[in-house]
Amino acid sequence: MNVPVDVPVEQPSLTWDGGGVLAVDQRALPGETRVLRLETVDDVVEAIRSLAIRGAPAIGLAGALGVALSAYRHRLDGVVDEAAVRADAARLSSARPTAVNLAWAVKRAIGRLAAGPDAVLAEATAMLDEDAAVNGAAVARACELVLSRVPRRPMRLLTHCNTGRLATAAVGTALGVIIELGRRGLVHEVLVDETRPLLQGARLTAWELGQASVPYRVCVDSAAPAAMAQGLVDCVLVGADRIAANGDVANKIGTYGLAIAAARHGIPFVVVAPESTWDRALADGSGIVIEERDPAEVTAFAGVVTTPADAGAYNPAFDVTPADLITAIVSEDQVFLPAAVQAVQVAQGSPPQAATDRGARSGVTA
Ligand SMILES: CSC[C@H]1O[C@H](OP(=O)(O)O)[C@H](O)[C@@H]1O
Repeated sequence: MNVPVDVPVEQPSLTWDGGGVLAVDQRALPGETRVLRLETVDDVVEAIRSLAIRGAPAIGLAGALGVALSAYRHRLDGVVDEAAVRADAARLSSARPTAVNLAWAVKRAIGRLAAGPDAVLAEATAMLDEDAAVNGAAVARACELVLSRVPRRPMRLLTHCNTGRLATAAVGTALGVIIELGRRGLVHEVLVDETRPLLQGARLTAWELGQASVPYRVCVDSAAPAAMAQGLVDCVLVGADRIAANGDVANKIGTYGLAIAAARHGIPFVVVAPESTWDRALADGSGIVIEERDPAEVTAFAGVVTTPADAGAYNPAFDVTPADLITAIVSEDQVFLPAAVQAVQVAQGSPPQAATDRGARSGVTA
């Protein structure tokens, strides 16, 4: 049963309270800070599917904690019914198909099953603890990249959907960069795409930017290209749900259009995501499964039907941005430069491949 509990606004998006998962209900923000106590795998699956818990890293962490819940619930006289836990893990992994972080985190948690429920929980909470360091490193690296590509000070930024601490466990990804640049006094204004149909931008990103005292305005998604044409955008920063080996990026629906407009106006288009978002088993984005959601999310809002009663709706939750429209993909480990390399390689007549600046791997820190 999802049991709302009252906790302070600073509550982390996800925690383990000794017997269940505490999750900020992102459907209720910004009007209400409601925290759910998830006590069963069904509770966790429903929370992920309904976007009470959302954001690629956050749903991965929820999935891992869900495996721990299952391992404890399927233990009798000290013996764990591993088949039952693996069946639960499969349900958790498939709760939403596009974000690779979910399957990756569930697989990492289930990998500790043989050592017992405590080991599974330890792996899940280790991922929670790692999140701040992993995304913090990506944020630091991305700040450097943005500062090197954007001469104007203070800068004007645009972002899509929500990629802050609500979408992760602590720091956020693209929004983490924006908030850090804001802390340094380097942000004139952030344009926040409202991000139809569920308004992750207008509801969640605006809420996080307000809490961080970073100046922002919300805009309808279709205003973003006009803002770029008006010179109101120096850099676009977005997150990711799955990144293919060549740098094609699946992200919230609307991202592809932003990338096209940014390319038209010569505006840097920067993706920030942890290494766990990469799916290098996929050669390119054509193999990424795009989640199709309930048409009612488009034909109504807050319970008010906004279309004719018999209207259908096309409601993909994500789209795929080709690598050659992306300036850089930044993780805790590397800066991946697909567009620049693609342009050079095409100019030289060879098939496009992406290059990386693996400074971190050669021991150079951000
Ligand atoms: C760091 S969050 C990554 C990603 O997840 C969001 O999707 P959703 O709100 O449907 O979970 C959005 O695509 C963000 O960019």
